[in-house]
Amino acid sequence: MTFETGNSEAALLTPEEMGRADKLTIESGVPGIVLMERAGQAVARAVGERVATGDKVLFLCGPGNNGGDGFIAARCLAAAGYAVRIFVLKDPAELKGDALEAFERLGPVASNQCGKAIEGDDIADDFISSLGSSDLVIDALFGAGLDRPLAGTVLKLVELVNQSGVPVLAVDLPSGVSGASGLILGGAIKSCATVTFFRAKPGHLLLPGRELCGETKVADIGILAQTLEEISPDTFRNSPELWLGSWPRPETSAHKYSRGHAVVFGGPMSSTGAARLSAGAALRAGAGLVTLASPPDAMMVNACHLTAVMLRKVSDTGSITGFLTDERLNALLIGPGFGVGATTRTVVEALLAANRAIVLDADALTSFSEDPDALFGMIRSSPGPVLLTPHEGEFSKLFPDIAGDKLQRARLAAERSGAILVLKGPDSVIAAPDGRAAINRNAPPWLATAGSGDVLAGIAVGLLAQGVPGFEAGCQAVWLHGEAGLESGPGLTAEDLAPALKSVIRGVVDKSSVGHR
Ligand SMILES: NC(=O)C1=CN([C@@H]2O[C@H](COP(=O)(O)OP(=O)(O)OC[C@H]3O[C@@H](n4cnc5c(N)ncnc54)[C@H](OP(=O)(O)O)[C@@H]3O)[C@@H](O)[C@H]2O)[C@@H](O)CC1
Ligand SMILES: Nc1ncnc2c1ncn2[C@@H]1O[C@H](COP(=O)(O)OP(=O)(O)O)[C@@H](O)[C@H]1O
Ligand SMILES: [K+]
Repeated sequence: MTFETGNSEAALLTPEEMGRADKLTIESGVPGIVLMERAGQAVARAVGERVATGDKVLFLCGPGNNGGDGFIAARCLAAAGYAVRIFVLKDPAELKGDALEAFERLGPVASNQCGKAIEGDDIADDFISSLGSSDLVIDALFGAGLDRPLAGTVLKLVELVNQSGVPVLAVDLPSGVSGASGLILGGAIKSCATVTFFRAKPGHLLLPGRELCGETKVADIGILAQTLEEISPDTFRNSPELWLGSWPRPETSAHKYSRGHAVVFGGPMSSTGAARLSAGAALRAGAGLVTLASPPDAMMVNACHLTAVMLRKVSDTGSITGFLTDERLNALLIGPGFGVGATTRTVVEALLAANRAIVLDADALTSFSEDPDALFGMIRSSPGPVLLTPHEGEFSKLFPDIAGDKLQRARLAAERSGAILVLKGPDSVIAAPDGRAAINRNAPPWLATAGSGDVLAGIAVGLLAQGVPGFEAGCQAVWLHGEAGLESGPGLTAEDLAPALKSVIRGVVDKSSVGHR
């Protein structure tokens, strides 16, 4: 089982899993209409935080339960004195179940303030004129039940709302965004805020969906956290709740060797900076010792730039193997600035045979573009955890035939390679071969700068050196990297990240209530 109760807060539910949570709750004795009432009331509260009594709120209600949530919210807001207009997609006579019940609960509001959004194949004139004078639009068209791309007049309706410039609050998901993948099906509403229920969905975190959600709020509608034990979700928001239990806490009696010794393999004289960035980050991430293993020609330049990071000359694969007879060297990183080619492949093979925790990044990945299966075979026979940290370009070279959304691709690649896969980008996904995956959302765009990935790989190897398990090390590294980016702020260069880690790590230590003083 991959789900642990401690992960409950960080769990993300696919629309299908959310449907199961609803069903289990209903079976336990809470009627669906009660859940819908709570959902609709949460939407009404969110509206109340954005516009004032008397303001014009236009509801767009679809044919399913997403529309039902809209009817409930409209009723609450009309009663509170908002100027509510409701536009339905389908004839209310065709509504069913809880959505029909919610419509009936509108009472006189239904006859006085309700109209059709679409007449025949055209958008209704009444809708167009109401839209122009609205203060807020509530998108209750489609949520979890979206099962095909928006098309035809519905798509035109969505485009009209987007072009209107009127702010939109989405119920559950902006209509057109897939909750499972964050992909846009045909077209989608762009909202400034989204209210979802019980737990967020992957589509709230993955691009492009994330950009269309605006500020996402998760409302409690009375579904119990225990429900998750039965559903056993394996997708998570990458946040401390997910991995605080694996945070490396040095014992009071710790010494530098008990905190692990990471080795970063550096490249030739002309490209030494990348490995130094990694090594500095590994040390900052808490490894007790970090050694930069340098080819002979780069010794002088590395020596000129290193202080706390140690330096070791390694001339060839033989001397690397000899160096690794020291069992204390427990986590290795190769790739940043190392160079692409046959030598790299040979060294990677030697490292994977050495039974250590390993991060393979950049050139170590690209060197296997012609024969990725050879790499995956070696990874499978390496007993230590292996992390692969490709950006999209490196990923497509290693896994040219893997298609789908980012979550699916990372999962498939982890399964195929036998490694923990960190598929980088604004919405990095960390996936394990056992099916667990975490989606990261704290990384600011100014992390897209030369050397930033080298720092990430360095943080990861520093955490592995301290004994953090592979999946958690990947998640922690990506999160710390994102926070360090936020902490450094716009204008950062990769050199700023390791120093910024200091206060970020302090925050995590405080959270984990270790209270080292
Ligand atoms: N269950 C509960 O207790 C709770 C559920 N909750 C709420 O329920 C929502 C899920 O409700 P849902 O399952 O009814 O799906 P929903 O998103 O309304 O859409 C389905 C309808 O859309 C249609 N349709 C789909 N795609 C389309 C397209 N491209 N273009 C056009 N039409 C399309 C499809 O029509 P059909 O395929 O029949 O033509 C179907 O009728 C969830 O997001 C949350 O807000 C909350 O109240 C909490 C409690
Ligand atoms: N738009 C973005 N928003 C947030 N983070 C980003 C963005 N683009 C890239 N990153 C992050 O910056 C890092 C860049 O890594 P990489 O592409 O390997 O760069 P380099 O090779 O120059 O070090 C990754 O951690 C990635 O997730
Ligand atoms: K919606």
